[in-house]
Amino acid sequence: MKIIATLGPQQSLSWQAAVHFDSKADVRAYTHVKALLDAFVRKEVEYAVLPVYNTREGDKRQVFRFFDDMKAGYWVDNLVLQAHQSLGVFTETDSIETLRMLIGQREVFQQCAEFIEKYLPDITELSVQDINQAINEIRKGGRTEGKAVINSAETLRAHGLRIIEQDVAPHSRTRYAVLGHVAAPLTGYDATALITEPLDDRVGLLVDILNEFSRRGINILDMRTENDIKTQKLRIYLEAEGHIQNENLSSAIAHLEAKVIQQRGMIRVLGSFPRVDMRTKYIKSFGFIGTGAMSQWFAQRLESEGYEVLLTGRTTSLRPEEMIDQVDAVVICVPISATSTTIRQYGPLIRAGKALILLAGESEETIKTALISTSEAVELMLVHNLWGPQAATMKDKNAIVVRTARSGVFCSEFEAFLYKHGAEIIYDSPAKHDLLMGIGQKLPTVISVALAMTLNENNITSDDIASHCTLTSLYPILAMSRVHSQNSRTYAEIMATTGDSRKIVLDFVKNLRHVIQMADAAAIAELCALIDRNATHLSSQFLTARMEQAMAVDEVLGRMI
Ligand SMILES: NC(=O)C1=CN([C@@H]2O[C@H](COP(=O)(O)OP(=O)(O)OC[C@H]3O[C@@H](n4cnc5c(N)ncnc54)[C@H](O)[C@@H]3O)[C@@H](O)[C@H]2O)C=CC1
Ligand SMILES: O=C(O)C(=O)Cc1ccc(O)cc1
Repeated sequence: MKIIATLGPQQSLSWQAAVHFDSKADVRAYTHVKALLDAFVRKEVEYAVLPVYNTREGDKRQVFRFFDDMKAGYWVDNLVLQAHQSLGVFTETDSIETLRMLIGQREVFQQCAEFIEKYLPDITELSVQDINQAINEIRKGGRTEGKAVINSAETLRAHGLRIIEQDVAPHSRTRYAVLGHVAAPLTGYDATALITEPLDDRVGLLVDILNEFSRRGINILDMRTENDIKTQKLRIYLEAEGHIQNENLSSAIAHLEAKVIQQRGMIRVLGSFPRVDMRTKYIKSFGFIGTGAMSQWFAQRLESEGYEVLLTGRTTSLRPEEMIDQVDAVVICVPISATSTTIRQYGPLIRAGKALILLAGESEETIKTALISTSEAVELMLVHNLWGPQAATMKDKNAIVVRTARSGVFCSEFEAFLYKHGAEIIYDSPAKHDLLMGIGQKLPTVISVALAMTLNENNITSDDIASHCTLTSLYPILAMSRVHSQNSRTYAEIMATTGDSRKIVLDFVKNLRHVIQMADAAAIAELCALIDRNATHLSSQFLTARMEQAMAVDEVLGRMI
């Protein structure tokens, strides 16, 4: 039989956590952490279950000492238990006003601090290790008036106490670490905990450590620092997303030791385990319609956030209409020109209380179609990510979010996912998105394609381009090259967008004709005046900043032409 060591007494929250972990195991209750960990290290028990964090108390003070005493083994799993603390009295007559003494465990007092400060500010607190023993002794002593016990309602009832207040510390959840002798395998939704030895002072050490994770797009779930009792040097506890078997994480840790801390043996990996979510999540599953490059890109990242993801398309065996009933949020991610038809086809099948998220490069028409094709109780939002499927991360990349009056908690959760991974979120109205994507995407794509056509018609070779390119003309050449070296369908779809992006291209054509006329007429003074008027509109502030950037680009690219 599996033996699990935990903190007693029987029925304590730790004991319940151990039973949760394995209800068939032999759970042994220890009074002190030290004795428990000694038994674990001597392999007298297979697992140890210990509280490490409470949402109201914060970190359990001894967390660093825990791990110092854990001389062998791994942190392999976690449990999160809700603690419902109630207030019980011994007599029929006592009420909140008549109480003089409160009996409870130290950590329970900490969890209930807010309630005690508000309703029992002058009460005497008696902190006990074993609540069962304490209740029995008070009963035996016979002086029960004015005394109350804080503990779970079950324990209070089991002792025949009368509950006068329920759930005095709402949202109190405790996280328990499960320690084992064999490292936990990779699940794809993991986290890794590590602690450092006391570190020597070094300017920027903390920033450099954090930067190493940020640079690799690794999210940090928890970080605490403490001064080592004896040396008063800094110690760091850190929990990051990923498994130690993931190359990205293991090389980050190796780099930290070798290049940042520059001393061997300063980082101890406590273990990797399935990630625990102390944060509230509403969405369990996403279902994609469209199995293309962007769907796969998002699906992979949502899966590593712990979401269940179903991908459906025109040829998948799971049909979109079957999938829609199985998920919380439907994501439509098909070519822009197919988006409205897809919304009309599947939108009506989405039930109230769910969400429709459009991942598309066109906003006004698609949102209008979605608003009329779905129930009013379906959440709705559009996201246009301004990066392609070849991007490694979304860190510092722009994501346009078009919320609607029907964007609720599900939509916010998807937005939080973008934010978490470092995307720069920009909020637009549907029309503003389309107008500005005319400038940001449609027009430069149209120009790039027309430029390549012109090179072709005039038999201009790549060597001719290179030998006659100036620092200024390099930019349209680069844009043209980007457009012509990626998926042609993506750019064809961008050029075919409707809405206000069309106005931008049409105005451009009108202005192009006008400029050509002035140029053909050699109207130098008028052309100069036009450039000056444009510069005033662009503003000297904008121009100075962009010119500075351009000169930085010159530094790199100038050498290549
Ligand atoms: N590829 C990119 O660089 C970016 C794409 N996007 C947006 O992502 C969305 C999807 O684009 P990608 O994944 O790149 O396209 P893709 O061409 O890689 O995939 C599109 C998917 O839709 C399916 N599909 C094609 N025609 C369809 C139709 N008539 N009905 C139903 N399904 C159809 C295809 O079979 C494929 O599974 C677009 O709205 C685009 O604006 C956004 C940012 C960047
Ligand atoms: O055009 C680019 O350079 C890209 O980075 C890819 C891209 C393609 C389509 C979009 O809707 C948004 C971005």
